Amino acid sequence: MAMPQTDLSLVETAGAAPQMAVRVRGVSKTYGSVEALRNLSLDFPRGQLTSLLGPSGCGKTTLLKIIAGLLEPTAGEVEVNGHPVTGPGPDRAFVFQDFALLPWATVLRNVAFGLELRGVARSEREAIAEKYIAKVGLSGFEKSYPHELSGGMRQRVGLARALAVDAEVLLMDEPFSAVDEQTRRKFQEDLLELVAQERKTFIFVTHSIEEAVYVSDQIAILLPRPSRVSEIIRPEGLRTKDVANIRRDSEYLDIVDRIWASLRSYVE
Ligand SMILES: Nc1ncnc2c1ncn2[C@@H]1O[C@H](COP(=O)(O)OP(=O)(O)OP(=O)(O)O)[C@@H](O)[C@H]1O
Repeated sequence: MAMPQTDLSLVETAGAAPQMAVRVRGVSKTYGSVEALRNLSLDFPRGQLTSLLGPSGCGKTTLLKIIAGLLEPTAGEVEVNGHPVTGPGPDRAFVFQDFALLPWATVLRNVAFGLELRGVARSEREAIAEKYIAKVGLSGFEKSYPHELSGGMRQRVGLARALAVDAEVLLMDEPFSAVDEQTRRKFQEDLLELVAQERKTFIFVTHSIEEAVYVSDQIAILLPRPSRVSEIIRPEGLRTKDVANIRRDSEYLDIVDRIWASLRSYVE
């Protein structure tokens, strides 16, 4: 299940098409005197969900922003489908922690907004937006404004917007951190369904060990000082199980325990 960072045999043998949607190679990032990432390499298999899990401040958001092209690494490079990242691009969409919705626009306009920026005609972009509004469970709220929605619903609007632009890589920065536990569990179930249906590459930052084990095909554990990938875990057996039973599955419980054993010494 666990494998050294350089052993990609499990994912490279799966087929002839390029298996890695995103490759991060030797990336370092320093902010002034703060070394956020040092020589970090990590591959993200196409069509799968990879979680970045680690203690606060270990550089998860920094790595996500570098992949998004919002932040330049101090050293190293990121490739998306074999092309070096030099800035933001239509192949990647960011679902922000703090929603980043337009407060003056309806749900429909918010979801269609990325398409509007790309010059897609109104009728076409609204039809696409409707489809994804339904997919994230918000049908009937098209005409609502963000302040009329709960935090969880706003989060779904952000997700629908990212899906509507049809980016191949979805970057999610703790998307469920601001919602209550029940809503979070429902989101996690929905996310598993989306990963299966949409065949996109999801890169998912979370603080929660349980959440990472529940939703991920691959979990990269990041440790600080210096920031690095310490371990890659693939909970493969869980992905074929009924979502209703995962949380009491012995493989799930074992992986959660193992990750906690790795991380506990870093929690102050
Ligand atoms: N703009 C910035 N200027 C200076 N230091 C920064 C900046 N952004 C992040 N850092 C520092 O870089 C390190 C990594 O930060 P980052 O936000 O990537 O970590 P994280 O793992 O996402 O944290 P958290 O889980 O708390 O969100 C931290 O020590 C942080 O203080």
